[in-house]
This record gives sequence, C-alpha cells and structure tokens, in this order.
Amino acid sequence: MVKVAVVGASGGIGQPLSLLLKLNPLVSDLALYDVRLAQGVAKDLSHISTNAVCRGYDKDQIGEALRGAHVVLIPAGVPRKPGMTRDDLFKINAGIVKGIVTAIGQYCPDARILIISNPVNSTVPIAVETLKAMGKFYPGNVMGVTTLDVVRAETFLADYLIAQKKNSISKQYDKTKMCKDVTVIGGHSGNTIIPVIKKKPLISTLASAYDEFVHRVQFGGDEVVKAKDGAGSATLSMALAGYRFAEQVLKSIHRENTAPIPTYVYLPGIANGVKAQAKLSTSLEYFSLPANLLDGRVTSVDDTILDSLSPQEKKLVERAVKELETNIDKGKKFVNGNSKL
Ligand SMILES: NC(=O)C1=CN([C@@H]2O[C@H](COP(=O)(O)OP(=O)(O)OC[C@H]3O[C@@H](n4cnc5c(N)ncnc54)[C@H](O)[C@@H]3O)[C@@H](O)[C@H]2O)C=CC1
Ligand SMILES: O=C([O-])CC(=O)C(=O)O
Repeated sequence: MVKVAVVGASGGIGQPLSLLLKLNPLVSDLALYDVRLAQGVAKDLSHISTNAVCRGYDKDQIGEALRGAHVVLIPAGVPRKPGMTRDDLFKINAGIVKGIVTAIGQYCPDARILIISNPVNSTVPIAVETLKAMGKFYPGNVMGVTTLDVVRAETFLADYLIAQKKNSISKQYDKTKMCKDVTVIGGHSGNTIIPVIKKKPLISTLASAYDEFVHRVQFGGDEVVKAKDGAGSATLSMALAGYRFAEQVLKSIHRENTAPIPTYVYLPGIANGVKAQAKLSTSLEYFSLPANLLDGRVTSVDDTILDSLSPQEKKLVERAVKELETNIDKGKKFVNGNSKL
C-alpha cells in the first residue's frame, strides 16, 4: 500500500504525471493537490479502471492530501517564458516550495520528496534547509528530479550517432536502450548539466558533433520554451521523466532491485557523499549523480563515474561548479536569512 501525493497536480506537468501514476499498480492511493482544479483532475482520473484510489484536494486541504503519503512529487510553481532563465523563477517558486515542504515536514515527514519545481539547483537546498530547521530532515529522502536531462541525452545522442552513420546502422541506436551509453550528472540548468558518455569511444564517433550534442542536452529546455512561445516549458516529456524516476522509487519501496538513477542530492547526508565531493575537488553540498535507492531513498551514489570522465567531461564539471555554488547558496540563504531577495 503506497500513497503518492502530487502537489501542483493540475498543471502542465502535474496532469500527465498523475495520469501515469494512476496507471501504476504499485500505487494504492493517489492524492492530487493544487491551489486550483485538483478536484476536477482527480474526478477525471478516478474514472480510469485501475486500482489506485484517486482523490483531489482543494487549496485549504494540503494536510489531508499529504497525511500518510509515502512519496510526494512536487511540480508546483511557475514555468519559464522565452528570455527567462530558470533562476528567474526563484522569486516565485522559492516561496512556493518552502511552503509545500513545510507542510510535508508537518504531515508526512518520512515521505520521499521528489522536487521538479525550478530552479532545481536552488529548490532542493530550500527543501533540505526547511526540513533541517524543522528537525525533520532525513538525508536521502529529498531528491531533485534531473531525469529529463537523461531522457534528452539518450534521444540526442542516438540522433547524432544515427546522423553520423548516415542511417546505415541506425538499428544499433535504439533510443529506448541508450541508457547504457549515456547519463547526466551535475545540476539542472544550462552549463551545470553534464552529459557523460559511458562508452568513451562514442565521443570520437560523434567527432565535431560532440559539442553540439552537449549544447543540446544543456539547453534542451530552452528549445521547448521557445517553441511553446510563451505558453510554458516542457510538460509531456517532463511528465514521462518524472514518472520514470518515481517508478524506480516505487519499485525500491516494494523491495525490487533498481539500477542507479541520477538525482540531485545533498551529498554530506549520503554514505559516500563526502568521497564524491573529494573526487569532484569541491565542497559542493549538492550534485546529481547516479544514486542507489533502498526503500525509495538514496543510500549512496555511484562516485566511480567521476573516475571515468573524459578530459572534455572534466572541463564541463569544472565549469558547472561555480554556478552550482551560487545557486545552492541562494537557496540556503532564502531559508536561513541573509537573502537579498
Ligand atoms: N525538473 C525539471 O526537469 C523540470 C521542471 N519544470 C518546472 O516544473 C514547474 C511546473 O511546470 P508546469 O507544470 O509546466 O507549470 P504549470 O503552471 O502548468 O503548473 C504548475 C501548477 O502548480 C500549481 N501551484 C502553484 N502554486 C502552488 C502551490 N503553492 N501549491 C500547489 N500547487 C501550486 C499551479 O496552480 C499549477 O497548476 C515549473 O517550475 C517548471 O519550471 C519544468 C520542466 C522540467
Ligand atoms: O526549461 C525549463 O524551464 C523547464 C526545464 O527545466 C526543462 O525543460 O528542462
């Protein structure tokens, strides 16, 4: 019996994400919360003939939505418009995430918390600091969802490899199987997104397309924001990505073995987090690395990936660190004071 709550369930991501969760047999209760329309979305989904019981909760019912939840997904907040960076969303989304996480600390402090709201590089530190201040922080419970970067990396790598080989061996690059070839570490914005090619010879295969590949993974979000022309950012691909991550958490809660999956976590709280920091030659408290899950929580990260980086990938890590430091600091200060905002 697993209760999953979606906070921001009526939004562009929230609705398709809730649909996918309604289809998952590992979910027994699906609680949909939003400041608008959640009752309607829940009623709609409740007609689907799967066993998860789906209920909607109005603005003043967050306590009921969260009480007893084992997993909480947070796609609440405003999305970007063309010309904005994810950091531009901080002003509005920081307060939204802090408020929601405060309610989680109050009503379901043990829940695994999956944060989708941008800027993820800062909203995850906001969540952690909020819970710490409440005395309710359990390391490994708070996970920043960076899976969309992985999904994009798989898609774009296959596209470039197929183009490189002029379609002659395109079957070799089945997009659904690219997870063995590429993953993504770092953060979730522009230069902090670091695609890591697992099979290093593929970097030479990509040749001059390598830089273009990296750029598309780092700025894939901007492509969608531009194409939607003021109507928001990625929602459908994000719903799939959020679901892909949530599915691993659910399987892990059900004692199924799961492969390591990247997530943006608080490193000092994880078994080998300090070792990972040393390998990164930084004191960064947050970084996305493939994470091992136990009971739906991060227990350790795969720091060995940092031993195998190519010279190009090492440079990407170096470039990411400064921006991540600033983003993390901004999130921490928002909760602990000294924020200039
Ligand atoms: N982590 C990632 O890879 C990605 C993150 N995002 C982020 O996800 C967030 C949501 O994006 P969309 O679904 O497109 O936006 P949206 O505007 O379509 O939906 C957001 C929903 O959040 C609700 N909401 C606002 N304040 C709330 C509160 N205090 N409590 C509960 N619900 C609240 C709104 O009513 C709305 O239904 C944005 O911050 C966006 O930048 C988007 C794509 C990828
Ligand atoms: O680009 C955005 O603002 C939404 C997002 O995080 C993504 O699509 O990766």
